[in-house]
Amino acid sequence: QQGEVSNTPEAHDQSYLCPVTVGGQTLNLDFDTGSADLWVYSTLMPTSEQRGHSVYNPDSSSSSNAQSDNSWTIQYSDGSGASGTVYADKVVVGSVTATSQAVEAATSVSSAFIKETHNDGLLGLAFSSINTVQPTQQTTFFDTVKSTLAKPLFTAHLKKGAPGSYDFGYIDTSKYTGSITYAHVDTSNGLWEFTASGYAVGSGSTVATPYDSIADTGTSLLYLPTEIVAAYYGEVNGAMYDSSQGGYTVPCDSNLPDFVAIIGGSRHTVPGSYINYAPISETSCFGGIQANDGIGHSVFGDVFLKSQFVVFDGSNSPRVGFAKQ
Ligand SMILES: O[C@H]1CN[C@@H](c2nc(-c3ccc(C(F)(F)F)cc3)no2)C1
Repeated sequence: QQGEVSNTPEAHDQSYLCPVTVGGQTLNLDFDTGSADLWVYSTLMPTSEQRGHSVYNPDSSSSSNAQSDNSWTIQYSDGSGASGTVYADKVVVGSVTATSQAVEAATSVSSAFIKETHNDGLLGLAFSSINTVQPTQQTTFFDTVKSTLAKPLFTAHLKKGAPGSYDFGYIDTSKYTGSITYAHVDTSNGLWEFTASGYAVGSGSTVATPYDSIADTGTSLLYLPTEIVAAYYGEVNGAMYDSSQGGYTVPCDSNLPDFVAIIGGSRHTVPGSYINYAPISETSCFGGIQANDGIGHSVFGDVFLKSQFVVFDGSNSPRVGFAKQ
């Protein structure tokens, strides 16, 4: 099988949500290549916490089966999280169907989620080795359907301020220009982890330096090593590290330089305009590139990914591919 599902950006492209049917009920989920749990808002949550969201009601699904011995709890890198119990149910993404997918029904979600009223849960697309269900670890939607897909891969086509798509099982050559360059993926941390080999700022010369990175659709910004971030904002008049904002800010009227990442031996360019992320005040804007301090690797989040067509190849030799949109 193969199929395509649309994604729609939230404000500032902070996240991208996709319609998914779970037991015949449609919810809008945040597809996250940085985690491996498919969890949903549910009728098991306090009614007040359900308000404003679409929720999964396992009792009204004719295909749900409770996995009563299993539970889950997940923490995201921003400190938000959720926890709950587990059902097996039919999950459909585009036209791709998992007849029996672990659906992690939330009984509790952190406050940060409650106010994201368009977000009804997450669909993890990292490797199943980091799924949090205990005592019996479960597979991601991609791993559940992988053997039934025409090709064992999915692609991400995120756009700046406009709907895009995720495709499962095939590469749509109309969604990119030029060629796709691939980088080997190290799956030992359960992530789409690869090594970028250099960078350039604007029309500056390429700096060859390897940096361990992940492709993470669930992260909004581009997090890079501190020396690369300093080199970037060193080219921006009025850029500053503002500890009260927790990162670099730029004057909103800046003409920002492009950022080029060298991956798979090719140049992959983020337009400077993508790096003016969101207004903080009348004149100050938050930078889309920030330091990866404390994360342990660089994170190629949506600020970068929305400039590329990205292939997540789950074959026996996993790899990530990037092409210009
Ligand atoms: O953990 C890493 C795995 N991928 C990144 C990720 N972070 C979230 C997230 C989504 C929504 C929210 C909230 F709604 F604002 F609460 C918070 C975090 N989703 O993927 C980071």
